[in-house]
Amino acid sequence: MSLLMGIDIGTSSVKSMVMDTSGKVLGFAQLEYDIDIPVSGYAEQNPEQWWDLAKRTSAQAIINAGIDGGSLAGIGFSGQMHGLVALDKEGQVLRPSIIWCDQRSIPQKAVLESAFSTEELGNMVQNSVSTGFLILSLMWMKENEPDLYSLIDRVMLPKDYVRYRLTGELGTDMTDASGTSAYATASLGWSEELIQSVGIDSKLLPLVGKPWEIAGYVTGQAESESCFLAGTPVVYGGADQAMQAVGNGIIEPGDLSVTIGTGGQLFTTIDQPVYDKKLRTHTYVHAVPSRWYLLGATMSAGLSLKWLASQILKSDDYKSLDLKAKEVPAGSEGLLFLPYLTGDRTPHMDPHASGMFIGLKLDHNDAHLIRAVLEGVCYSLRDGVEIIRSLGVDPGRIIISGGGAKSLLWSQILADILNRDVYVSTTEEQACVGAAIMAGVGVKLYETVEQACQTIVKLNENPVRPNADNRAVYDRQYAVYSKLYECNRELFPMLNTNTNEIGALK
Ligand SMILES: Nc1ncnc2c1ncn2[C@@H]1O[C@H](COP(=O)(O)OP(=O)(O)O)[C@@H](O)[C@H]1O
Ligand SMILES: O=C(CO)[C@@H](O)[C@H](O)COP(=O)(O)O
Repeated sequence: MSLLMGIDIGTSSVKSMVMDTSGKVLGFAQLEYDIDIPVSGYAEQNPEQWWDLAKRTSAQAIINAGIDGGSLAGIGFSGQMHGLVALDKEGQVLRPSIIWCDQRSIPQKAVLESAFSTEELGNMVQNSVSTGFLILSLMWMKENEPDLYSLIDRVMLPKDYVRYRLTGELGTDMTDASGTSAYATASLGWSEELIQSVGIDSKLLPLVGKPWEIAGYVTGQAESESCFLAGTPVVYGGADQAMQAVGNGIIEPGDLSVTIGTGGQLFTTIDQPVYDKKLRTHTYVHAVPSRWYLLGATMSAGLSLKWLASQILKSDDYKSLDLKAKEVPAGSEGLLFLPYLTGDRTPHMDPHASGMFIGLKLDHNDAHLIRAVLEGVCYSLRDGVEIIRSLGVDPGRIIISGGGAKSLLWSQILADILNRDVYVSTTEEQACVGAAIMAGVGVKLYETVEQACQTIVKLNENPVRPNADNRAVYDRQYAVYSKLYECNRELFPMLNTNTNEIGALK
């Protein structure tokens, strides 16, 4: 049978999906995990746990599909972006992965930003340098863990490690390479200039393949540990944002994908590597030839709700949180939330920024807090939409996905705050679908990514429409929200206890 497997190494969970070439999902499994925070401001995960959960979820997806590993024509990956996995020359992991929402590399960000102006960074890599991005985490290791750093043979991104365990082949792909801040996104190559300027040996960086290219084949060793058959082709796969977009059919300029996962992202395809000259959004390589994408990144989207639910309300029942939030009118009766729990990327690119509730009153209760979090995330996404528009890109349809899209209320709030129709794909778990499509193109079950998307992706043609009654209140609240960062910018670093010690105020 010509079946495909897509595996997504997310920040909150690993998901595996078995799909046929028409896009029908035959089996799916998901296992969750947490972010380790050994020191405030740090964010780490254990690559061995990704591998373990990839094996377990893929085995379960195969059982759910009622097939065996031999039915798989190919395997593809999607993965959380930006993080650092460092291996020694025996292929052993040297330390836990420093993932995308880690803020320890504030001093290294400052070093790079004093070496290069915004304009120079734009010319070299078309992007800002952000904490939690591979090159800064590597600089941090060099400075703070020199013994471990000296043992590094190769670095890679999170999903690449799981693919390495499956195939024994080292490498990354161009969609993920472009999210390291060390890759010249426009000209498609590692930026020797940037890498050498910070004293990193460019031999540590991996070879870069195309997302749909076969990177290797399942090894005998991997077969003995997993449900896969030795010899099954494995493609490089890509960054979760690119895979999610493919799964949503967003491969040509026009539509805007909004993901509310752990992070929140705006994604729109471009056919030239244009970038915001202030570097408030990212310009990365898409998983389609000669295409790039603009990305607006909210660091804590689903993560803000997860934080409120687990740390404050002691609940993990998102449905009942939704019901509660519905008790409160649009605008949360004056309560605003700034979702900068792990700093901010779009629009402020400031790792010192932190979260806030503002406007608290005696009559506010847990329902107000929940609704304010849902709204705050959407105001942050609106910030990104405004920048994308300012670059002359006028988004067509808006398509929502990610865990947050399971909440109709959250989709409605997004439609209201953007004042736009919001479409939902009829497919769920689009990042897995995108990864499976890459595998299908790699093993020639599809001619192109475009052909696969035409076959598979269908949108629900009944969008969530903005509620005109909420427009005025959301515009008013957004006007206040937009001022909160600037009014508090200088105060944030004084409150960050750990980033204070390791950061710019040191
Ligand atoms: N039913 C739901 N209602 C609202 N939000 C949800 C729901 N289910 C999940 N979420 C949100 O989605 C987030 C996980 O999104 P997901 O896209 O699965 O994560 P990942 O970042 O691992 O890809 C959770 O942190 C949570 O905030
Ligand atoms: O930081 C970004 C994009 O720039 C995120 O896309 C991460 O890659 C994590 O994504 P999720 O796990 O939230 O889907």
